[in-house]
Amino acid sequence: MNNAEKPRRGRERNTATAARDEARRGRAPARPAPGRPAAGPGERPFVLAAVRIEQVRAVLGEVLQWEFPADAVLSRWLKAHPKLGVRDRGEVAEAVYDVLRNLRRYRQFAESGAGPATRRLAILGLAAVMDASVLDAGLEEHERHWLAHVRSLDVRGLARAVRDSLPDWLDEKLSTLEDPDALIQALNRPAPLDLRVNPMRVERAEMLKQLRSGPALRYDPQPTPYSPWGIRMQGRPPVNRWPMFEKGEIEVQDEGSQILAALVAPRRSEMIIDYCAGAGGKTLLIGALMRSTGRLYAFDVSAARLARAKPRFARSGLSNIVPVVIDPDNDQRVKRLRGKAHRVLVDAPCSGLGTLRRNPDLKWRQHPESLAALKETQAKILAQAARCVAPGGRLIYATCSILPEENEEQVKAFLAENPEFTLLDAAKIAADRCENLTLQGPFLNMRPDRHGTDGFFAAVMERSKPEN
Ligand SMILES: C[S@@+](CC[C@H](N)C(=O)[O-])C[C@H]1O[C@@H](n2cnc3c(N)ncnc32)[C@H](O)[C@@H]1O
Repeated sequence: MNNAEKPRRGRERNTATAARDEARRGRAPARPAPGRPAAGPGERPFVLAAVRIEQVRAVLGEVLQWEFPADAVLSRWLKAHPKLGVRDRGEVAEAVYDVLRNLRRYRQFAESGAGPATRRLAILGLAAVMDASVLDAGLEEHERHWLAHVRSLDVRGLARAVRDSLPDWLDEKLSTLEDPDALIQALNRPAPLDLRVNPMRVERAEMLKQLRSGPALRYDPQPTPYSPWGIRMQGRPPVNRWPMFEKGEIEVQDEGSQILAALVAPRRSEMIIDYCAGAGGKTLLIGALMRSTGRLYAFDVSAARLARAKPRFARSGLSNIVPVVIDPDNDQRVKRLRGKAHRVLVDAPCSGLGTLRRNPDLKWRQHPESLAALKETQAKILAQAARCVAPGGRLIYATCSILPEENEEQVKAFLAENPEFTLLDAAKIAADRCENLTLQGPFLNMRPDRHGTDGFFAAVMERSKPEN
């Protein structure tokens, strides 16, 4: 499961009460909510926006150290503030993510003004998610003037890397792709939440009916355009507290990810390896498409990630999955499976730049050096995984990156060194299951501006059978 697929937790709680609790802990100037006793002598009045600015500033202070992924920092902070209500949590998270999306431009704006720059970043993030008049109440006079000035600026004249907030190296790389402006803008917009039904347990039409007849209706559940198993929801539904989630009938999974599993085109009773299974997002759909028959190895070098997959495997009811922690070099199990698998999926560790809608911090956490290291790892995993493919079997290489150097270029280099593999038309294979999906091929390239999914890449290669 990538970060994008993680449902966010939240607790129903009254906004003013939760914010007041925060204020009581000394995190912000406090005044009781309406209807409560007035502020005592020497106390500053409670203002929700003032509390919120300090909350967002505190989270940003940690996120912008870049030591940990933003979602990890945020979920830790939210856990440390269990009394915050759903709306409060949503506002803090959305403001932090808005700052990460627009960081370069906001930093330029924050250069003017007085006081700590992180506070001004927090104000800009909140200006994007809060009603202007509510936010205004939490601002100092000089901040009010500064924000009005920032709001009056015309950003159209700014260089794209500043306007759309990209590091220069990434702006340069993206400018070589088709329609870079449309792609960059789409990557900078928040994504909806995609669910996937477990085809072993329930039909999509039936699940849509259930969702539309309960409290989930407010998230406007709609079928995804390409994946036959997907349901798209608006907003941040608390999916992991729904009974259908607990019963293993639905999972959170971007539509692009669902299509990748379709590309594996697994069949009953086959032996399949998900070589980089992580928290099992794709394993689950592949296992269900095998109708829980055959054997599906879920490999990963990270025991922690595979451990996160286990409860998902248990919920799904699948009995054909065999999770295995492998050694990145010389693993004996991998050796024993040499030439045996009908399908091997390599969902390779990558820059994740196709998922910027959900993980905007990646554009600041990745850099050319990390990319170079990833490319080496990808080539190494591809070569190792390829050895497990049986003659006539298929190797599927996938990333959630949009950079050709992690994608097409890796595949071309692999094919040049491994002439026993030939490239199949991924677009055609995907269209077998996803009938509305018309792509050019032979590679599968999904983009947020064209398909409404995260950016995904995949290639399907077949190993030739020895001639008799
Ligand atoms: C993109 S993530 C996989 C996501 C997963 N397939 C899903 O759908 O949720 C890449 C995974 O590759 C794993 N990995 C890194 N190096 C590896 C290696 N040498 N062999 C196998 N897996 C590796 C990482 O631990 C990580 O879980």
